[in-house]
Amino acid sequence: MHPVMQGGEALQLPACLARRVRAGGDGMETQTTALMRARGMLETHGRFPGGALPPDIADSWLRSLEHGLDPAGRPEAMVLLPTAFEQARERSRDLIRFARPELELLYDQIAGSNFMIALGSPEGLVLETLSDSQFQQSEASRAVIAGSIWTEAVGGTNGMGLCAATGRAAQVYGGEHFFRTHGNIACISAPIFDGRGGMAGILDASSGITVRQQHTAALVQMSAANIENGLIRHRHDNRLVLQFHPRPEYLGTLSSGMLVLDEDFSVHAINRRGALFLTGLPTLIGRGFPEIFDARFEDLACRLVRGETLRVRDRFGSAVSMRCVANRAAFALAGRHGAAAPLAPARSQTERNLFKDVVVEDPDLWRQLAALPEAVARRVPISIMGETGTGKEMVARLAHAAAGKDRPFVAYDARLATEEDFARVMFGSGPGEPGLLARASGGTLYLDEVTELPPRAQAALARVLDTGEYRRSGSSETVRCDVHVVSSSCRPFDTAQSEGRFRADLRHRLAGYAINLPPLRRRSDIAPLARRLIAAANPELRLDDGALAIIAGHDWPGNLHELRARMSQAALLARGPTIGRDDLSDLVAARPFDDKDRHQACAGCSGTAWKEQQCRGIQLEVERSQGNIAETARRLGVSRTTIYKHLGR
Ligand SMILES: Nc1ncnc2c1ncn2[C@@H]1O[C@H](COP(=O)(O)OP(=O)(O)OP(=O)(O)O)[C@@H](O)[C@H]1O
Repeated sequence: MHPVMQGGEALQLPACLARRVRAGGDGMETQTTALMRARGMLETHGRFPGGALPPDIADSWLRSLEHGLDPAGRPEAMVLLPTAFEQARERSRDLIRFARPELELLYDQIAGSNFMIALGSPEGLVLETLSDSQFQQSEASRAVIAGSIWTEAVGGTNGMGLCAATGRAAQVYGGEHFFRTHGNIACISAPIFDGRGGMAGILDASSGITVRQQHTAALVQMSAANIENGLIRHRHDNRLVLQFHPRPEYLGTLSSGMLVLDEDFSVHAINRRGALFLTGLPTLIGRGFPEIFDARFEDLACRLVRGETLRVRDRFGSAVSMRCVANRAAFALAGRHGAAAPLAPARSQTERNLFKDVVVEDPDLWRQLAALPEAVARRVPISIMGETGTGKEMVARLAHAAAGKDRPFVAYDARLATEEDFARVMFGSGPGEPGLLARASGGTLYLDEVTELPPRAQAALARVLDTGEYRRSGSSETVRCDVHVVSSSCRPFDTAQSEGRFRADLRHRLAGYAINLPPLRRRSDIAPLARRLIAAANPELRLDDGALAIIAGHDWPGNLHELRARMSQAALLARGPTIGRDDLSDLVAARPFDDKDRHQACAGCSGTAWKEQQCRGIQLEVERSQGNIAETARRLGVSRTTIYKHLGR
């Protein structure tokens, strides 16, 4: 058994779950004399002089000694067996989902070479890694692999282990590592908090040992804070989430405080930034809103859920601007307060986007979305078509929110379905293992890429939608199905049907109110979208007309995913408050359409003009990056699987 820390408690990891492998490599280069002396004593006498090391490192060396590790020996690396690793990944599924784009962005930002980015669980288990080709050749890269355990008990003093043990950001350089063999590496780690006083994960950047890299440390902490904010929003879709900041223009950025409220308007969770703004008020979790702010939430609720930004004073008299994040709970409360549904047809240009996180200023798109609340109220199935990244899931969530009920939203990616397990996943296999239909009961079931369902699964789903009833696997009892179905597909339903891949009966049951999301290159509100995304990355920045012209001239095959990724990158590289044509020209390379005609659209996209155009655009990007799929996926802000799909692999 090996101890692994979890939430402050020692968790015993059964030895059978892990295999031991040897980690190798030697080196001990960049060190100060004091550190060298301390190391010498550590290795020869098993003790060292206090004061020679940063206090966190000295404490960690002591703990490593207590774990019985030998600093001059070779560390025994532990790697979870595949089943246990899969279980661990499953437990951190939403962390991985939110962290992945951040890992890729961080990878782009860390200049130079010979480095690796790793995402760890709160206990110090490596869940994902991303490394450049030079680092991949190193011993360290062979040791820091997905599934490896880097607690202090196993790896001695190291960035991830130290961060797991203390809950604080950690920097461990060369000889500060407990094991001599880790002397060639520099690790910079930052905790990702869960908003409730615990840790959700650890972000780590490791590289060959050079000088202390404060710039990298700042980037790692920023990325960790970004992941934390994304997780808090995602995990609390059914609770009110407030953003606040002393300066209104910072709302919605990385620097905003986030406060999650329970049903009685007491604090359920708060992000690190929010806790910093409210320093001085002890134990914020569980406190009532009026104990923190000079107002009752009930008196502000109506205006906040209508999308207004309010000025509120905290109990120390400092004023903050506050607004409510547009999520399921906000829509539900807006309904109870009799607020006009946020998507109801607008009376004026300014009234129309009450909820600030969603930009819909394109008149055609607006017309389609304006009828959404009506379709939801009548429980008409909703189908959403659009290229990757056009906002299909966002619209599905808006449809769900428009229902104004505190009920579940359950999403299912039909690309993952297999004939064998579809029935178990969808219908469940007993009271202890409810299927998706039971989990979504009373709420919304979102079927993403529904045309990709295997044939027998399509038949089973069509039957349920027809009869409104289903049976769990292995049971004869009939269960009534009470879900509002929203489906989406990149491939238009009629194309999928004419290819013989989509059953007509299922198509007709799902089509209902059909929304066609335009690709970004056809949207007339691309400029406000770009402005919103750049302001979200950094509110001090603006795009000038030259920059907007470049954006308008690009064909955006990755749509909003790509625009978001490019704007975040432009914000990080900005040399002043205004981003101009020159700043964007390298990031957003113009792509004349005829350049793409050399490429053949993949089988899945052939036959539909806009799908072909997007597909050829993606293939062209792959060519530009000389076949580097990871880089293309990063540039376009889409997953690697999407790229492979368009390459027909
Ligand atoms: N109208 C909008 N205003 C601002 N941001 C938006 C809008 N619509 C979508 N987004 C953002 O754009 C990104 C892509 O949206 P979403 O994931 O809903 O697209 P999708 O079509 O479901 O993508 P995929 O096909 O890859 O699953 C998300 O980050 C989403 O928050």
